[in-house]
Amino acid sequence: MSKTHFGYQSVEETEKAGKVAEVFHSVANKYDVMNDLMSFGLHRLWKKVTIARAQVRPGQKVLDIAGGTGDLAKAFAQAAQWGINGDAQVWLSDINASMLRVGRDRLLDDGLALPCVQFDAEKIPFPPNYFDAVTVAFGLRNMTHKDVALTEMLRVIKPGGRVLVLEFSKPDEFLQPIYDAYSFKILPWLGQKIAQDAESYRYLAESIRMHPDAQTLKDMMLKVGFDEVDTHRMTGGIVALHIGIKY
Ligand SMILES: C[S@@+](CC[C@H](N)C(=O)[O-])C[C@H]1O[C@@H](n2cnc3c(N)ncnc32)[C@H](O)[C@@H]1O
Repeated sequence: MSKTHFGYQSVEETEKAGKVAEVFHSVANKYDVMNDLMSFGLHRLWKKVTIARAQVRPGQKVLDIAGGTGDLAKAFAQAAQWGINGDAQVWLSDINASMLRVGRDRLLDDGLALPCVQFDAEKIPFPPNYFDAVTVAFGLRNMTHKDVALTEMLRVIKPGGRVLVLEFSKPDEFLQPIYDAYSFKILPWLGQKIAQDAESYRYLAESIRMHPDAQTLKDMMLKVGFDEVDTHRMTGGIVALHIGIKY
């Protein structure tokens, strides 16, 4: 059997999705407050850049993968004029029912009854060439076979469409010591205080370290068949946005 990583642990490939699911079932209810606290609100800025670069226009079709509590889907509903323009479609999706439930309820509170669909990004239940834009924010690093998930995202965008991958990355050298201290000491402590779950936030820090750096991810996207990939490192490389284009 093939092995993969779950944070710093080596696990059977078949075990990883279940372990990731436990993390997100556990944190779903405190996910949004923890996101704001952990990133000092910066995740909102990183998502704003992603939303702007998605260039969604009225009437377009958009899929947010690993969409969790729905930040991106909500913004895309406005950009696509969902509910006003009859052609617009905005789908919130996630593999995890607890995250999707929190996302669906948040959207409903904002008056947005968007379609919410539960699936694994390694098997996207949509036909080829369907979406104008597909996004995945802070989700790719949790996937067992990243190349398979990226191939699926490429398959479902139209020619001329784009896949936007927002993910933690490798920060500049000078930030590394403070970033390490913050991730391995403060994050688990905050996780324990707010979500009564230090372990899930230790996994977060470890999974970030195991994720490919910006150049490696770009190479992976080109290898699975994207015709062009633009990379934007943000906040000293703490996160990177990759935009893959299909001609
Ligand atoms: C850190 S959250 C990100 C949520 C949201 N996109 C955001 O930026 O706030 C990661 C999400 O990825 C989802 N996920 C993990 N593995 C997945 C997979 N194989 N397919 C789809 N979603 C997955 C998790 O359930 C979780 O909701």
